[in-house]
Amino acid sequence: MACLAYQCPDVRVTVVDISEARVQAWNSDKLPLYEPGLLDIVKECRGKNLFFSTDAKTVLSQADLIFVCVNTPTKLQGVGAGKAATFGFWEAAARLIAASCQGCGPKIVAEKSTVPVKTAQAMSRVLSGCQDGAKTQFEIISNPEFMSAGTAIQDCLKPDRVLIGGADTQEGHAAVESLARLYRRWVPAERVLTMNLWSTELAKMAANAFLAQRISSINAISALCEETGADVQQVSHAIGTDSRIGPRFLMAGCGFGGPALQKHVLNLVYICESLGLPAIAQYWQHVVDMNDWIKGRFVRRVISSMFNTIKGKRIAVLGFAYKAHTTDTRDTAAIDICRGLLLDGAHLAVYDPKVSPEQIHLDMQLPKGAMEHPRYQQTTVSLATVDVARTAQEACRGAHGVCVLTEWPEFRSLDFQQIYASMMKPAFLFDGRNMLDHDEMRSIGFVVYGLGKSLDPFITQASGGREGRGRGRVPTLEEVDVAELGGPEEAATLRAHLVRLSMQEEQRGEREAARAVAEEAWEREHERQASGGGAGPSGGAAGSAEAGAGAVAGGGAGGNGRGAGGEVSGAAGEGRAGPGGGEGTGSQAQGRREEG
Ligand SMILES: NC(=O)C1=CN([C@@H]2O[C@H](COP(=O)(O)OP(=O)(O)OC[C@H]3O[C@@H](n4cnc5c(N)ncnc54)[C@H](O)[C@@H]3O)[C@@H](O)[C@H]2O)C=CC1
Ligand SMILES: O=C(O)[C@H]1O[C@H](OP(=O)(O)OP(=O)(O)OC[C@H]2O[C@@H](n3ccc(=O)[nH]c3=O)[C@H](O)[C@@H]2O)[C@H](O)[C@@H](O)[C@@H]1O
Repeated sequence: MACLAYQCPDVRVTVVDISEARVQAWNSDKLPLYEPGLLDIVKECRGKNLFFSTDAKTVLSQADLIFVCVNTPTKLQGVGAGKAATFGFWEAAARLIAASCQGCGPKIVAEKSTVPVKTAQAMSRVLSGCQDGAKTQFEIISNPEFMSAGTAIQDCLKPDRVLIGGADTQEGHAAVESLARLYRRWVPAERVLTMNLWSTELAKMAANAFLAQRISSINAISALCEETGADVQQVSHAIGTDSRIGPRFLMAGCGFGGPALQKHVLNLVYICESLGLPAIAQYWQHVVDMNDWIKGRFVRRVISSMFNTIKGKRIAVLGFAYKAHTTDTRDTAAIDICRGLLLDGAHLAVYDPKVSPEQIHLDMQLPKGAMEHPRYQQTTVSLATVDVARTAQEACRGAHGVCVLTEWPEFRSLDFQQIYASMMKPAFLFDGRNMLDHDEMRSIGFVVYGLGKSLDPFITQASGGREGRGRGRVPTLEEVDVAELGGPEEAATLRAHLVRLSMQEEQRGEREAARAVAEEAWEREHERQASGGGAGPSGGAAGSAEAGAGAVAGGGAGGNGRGAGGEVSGAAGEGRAGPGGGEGTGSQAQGRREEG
């Protein structure tokens, strides 16, 4: 909405949110979320043609075009739990629009939120069904958003494409065209695509599913690389130079996260199940399963490399956000990986340049994926062994190993010499994003694990072989080739460590038990899948909506795209802390709060 206001100074854009705190933050210099460049744009337009308000009735009744950008989180219980989208916010938004616009002139309502195909139909029914006085004519169109966190401003100012879908009627075409005209002011005409409503709704979800599928595919190849000596970055480069495939979204990593990819693949799975397409549902489910597997594999690699026990060992975690340049931690791979390490008894020291300590503690406290994965709710971890550090150096001090989980650029310029010197030896480095110079790290003295790269001989030996063969065995003193350590001092440290280990024989049972719990947690889902478990299908795709609370985002785009100042309003939000928000657990409420 800020970019719309920025590009169309004659259009009045008002963002309506039911959260007073958020509106206050939007009206201050401390925005409720961190997004590079956003504060500048907001400051440029705020008070001129960009406003933030909680007065839904006034704003919505005056708007010509209303964007609905409320959160659409995954259902936590009931039919479709863990997969279907919750419609509480949506329905509440629709009801708010209907109530606020009673007896007004015709209005265009544009879906901006990512919604299951056929949602416009449900929206239309709510809007027309709950006005008891003079009826307002609403034309529903779909205009999904494709921006990514961290690059949102650029994505909005220079989008690959804009999609607008509408009903195949004269009114539908006119509504689509009025919004298209607005976009064409800054987006080249050939990039403004218009089509039917259902294609637009489905295209958004399918686009995210394809992105997730690419990542899972390259992650699957990364495991094969480790087993064969191929290098995943070279393979990905080779694949990406094929113009039919293209280079983007082929970065292997320790799992994709964020508020969108997994959620939308699971929404798709649910829709397919609901429509009686189990083979298609299974196909997409595998994309998420592979993502879970790759996170579990990373944890197992850490454990097996460190002599099959991390109990009581300090492990530094660099990066907690689901990607760089955001404070968002929703579904971040870091949560699952940290939980895996904690379940095996590690002591974690987490550092993220932008995510607050409160948020990290909240995320770790939540039963795993309570927001999006009810299936893991049984697993709990103790927070007593999670420290949040103020700097990367602090996190690494005294650590046995470092895991890089988010590709924050600042990690590249850390003083790894100093970090190495401050760590226990042998010092392990697990690069879950392949962002560091591994040769340089090895020359400093680290034992390095790069995802999808040839394994360090040290790691191969420590884990008793590659993952597929002999994983889970503690090496004997004789089996560890100390020459690989790079010097007699480190060899002596390792020797002492292994001697200590062998003296702790009585604790072996406890270690085994901890490992079994971890293994069980990571593999439970796969077993469930194999035995045909999972939420049963039911209901129609869009019809699976759940009633509840909601939010509206209104946006009246200026004068139906004819230029002179219309009014727009809009809200934004995703399943967290939505005031009035049925299932948007408060636990994630702070997720994206940061200074702009
Ligand atoms: N954030 C992103 O990068 C993208 C988000 N989307 C989609 O946009 C939608 C919103 O996402 P976010 O902005 O991330 O969510 P968010 O959770 O950050 O913001 C949602 C806002 O809606 C407000 N809200 C809820 N019910 C309301 C009501 N009845 N009236 C007024 N306000 C209400 C909440 O208070 C909250 O501030 C989702 O469907 C998401 O999938 C799509 C593409 C990119
Ligand atoms: O619907 C949405 O909300 C948005 O979802 C994604 O955007 P986002 O989730 O913000 O971030 P991505 O850049 O897609 O990254 C998602 C995850 O995939 C991981 N990733 C990405 C790319 C890659 O090559 N490898 C990889 O592991 C990232 O680290 C991150 O954890 C889509 O890219 C946007 O187009 C879409 O608008």
